[in-house]
Parts: sequence; structure tokens; C-alpha cells
Amino acid sequence: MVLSLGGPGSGKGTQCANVVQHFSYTHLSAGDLLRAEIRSGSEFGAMIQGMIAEGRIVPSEITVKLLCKAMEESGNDRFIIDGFPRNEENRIVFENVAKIEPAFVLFFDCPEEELEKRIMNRNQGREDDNLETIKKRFKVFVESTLPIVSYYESKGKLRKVRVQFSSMIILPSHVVPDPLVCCLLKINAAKPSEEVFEEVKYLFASET
Ligand SMILES: Nc1ncnc2c1ncn2[C@@H]1O[C@H](COP(=O)(O)OP(=O)(O)OP(=O)(O)O)[C@@H](O)[C@H]1O
Ligand SMILES: O=c1ccn([C@@H]2O[C@H](COP(=O)(O)O)[C@@H](O)[C@H]2O)c(=O)[nH]1
Ligand SMILES: [Mg+2]
Repeated sequence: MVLSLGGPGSGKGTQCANVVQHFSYTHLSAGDLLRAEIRSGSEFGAMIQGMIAEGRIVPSEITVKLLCKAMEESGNDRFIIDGFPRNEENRIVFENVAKIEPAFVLFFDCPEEELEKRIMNRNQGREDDNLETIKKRFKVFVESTLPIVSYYESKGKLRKVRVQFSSMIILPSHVVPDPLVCCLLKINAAKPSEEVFEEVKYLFASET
């Protein structure tokens, strides 16, 4: 089992879909399972919907049950779990119930500004894709999910995927305000998803 973690809009779902096309894995998105549970008319539907609209983390028991059921129904024994665990409690409940630990954890580390831009352009009709909820989702990510990322890092399981190109350019002295100095600029640009997948593909090919 492999986990896919990152901020809201960091490309977890996009890259998991690529993995499934190239490797014999089943993609399980915890968010998609929760949205399907709402559509199914479940007794928990209204509660889940309210929590997603607020960017809050749904109780572990519900999400873990959905994930375990989906794993059982998949008929596969290779999973890439997307957007889970969201917090320490999620992780512990899942480990206790499913009794599996990840082989490795992909981490898509993307700046907030880029996340916001991507989500606002996503156009999938998601109720939580609005500026107000994005801010809440990002706060929950920093406060509750990043500690999980650090936990997997401390266990040597984290594989950071670079989602940005980073380069330095030197501006010559005639284009900077002080003619006596040159200026060193660090430029970060988002990597197209095909290039991000090259890194993901390398990790899957070498680690599984
Ligand atoms: N490398 C990329 N560069 C630019 N846009 C991207 C890239 N990867 C994904 N996107 C786009 O960004 C948006 C968010 O991607 P995606 O849905 O995969 O993110 P996510 O991490 O699953 O988000 P969420 O946590 O909200 O489900 C989508 O519209 C997707 O097409
Ligand atoms: O494990 C999980 C996964 C998701 N949620 C809730 O769903 C939304 C959307 O999740 P995406 O991964 O962005 O599709 C998330 O903001 C949470 O509210 C959850 O509670 N637990
Ligand atoms: Mg997603």
C-alpha cells in the first residue's frame, strides 16, 4: 500500500490516476469515497456533507470503514490511498483496523498560492472549491496533516515529489535599481503534471 499526501489541490488525484494507468494499483481517494457516501443517501450523509463544506476532518471510524470496504471490494492487494490519513487519529485507527502500513508515502509539496489557483480553476462543481473553504482546508492541512507527513518522514517512508522547477537567474546591473549591484532572483514555476509523473513513475518503478 502506498499513500498520496499533499495540500488541497496539490495534484494527488491527478498523479494517482496516472499511477493506475502504468502500474497494477487500485486508486482509493478518501474524499471521493466520502462524496459517494453522501450521494448514496447514507445516514451519515448530511454530517459528512457539512464537514466537507467546512473543510473539517470526518470521524476516523467512517472514513476507515469506507476505505476497508473499498479495499475488500477491489479484488486487488495493491492500493494507492489518496488524501488519507488526514490526522494522527486517522492514522492510528487505520493501522489498528486494516493492520497494514504504507510501503512509502508520496508527498506533493506545493505552495498555497499555487494550490488556490489550481482549485479555483478545477471546475468539478465541488462545494468545497471556493476561496473561503480553501483557506479552511489549507489551515487543517497545516495543523493536522503536516504532522503526519513529519511522522512518515521520521520513519524514513516519505518521498517528496518536486512539483515546482526552481532556478536562479542573475539580473545584470543595468536592469536593477542600483547600477553597482547585480541581482540574484530565485524563480519557482509549477511543473506540468506529465513532468511530475516522471518522478512518481521513477519511485514506483524503483520501490515496488
Ligand atoms: N502539475 C500540475 N500543474 C498544473 N495543474 C495541475 C497539476 N496537477 C494537477 N493539476 C490540476 O490542479 C487541480 C487539482 O488537482 P487534483 O484534483 O489532482 O488535486 P488533489 O490534490 O487531488 O486535490 P484535492 O485534495 O482538493 O482533492 C486539477 O484541476 C488538476 O487538473
Ligand atoms: O480522509 C479524509 C479525506 C477527506 N476528508 C474530507 O473530504 C474533503 C475533501 O477531500 P479531498 O481529498 O480534497 O477530496 C476534505 O477537505 C475533508 O473535509 C476527510 O474528512 N477525511
Ligand atoms: Mg483529490
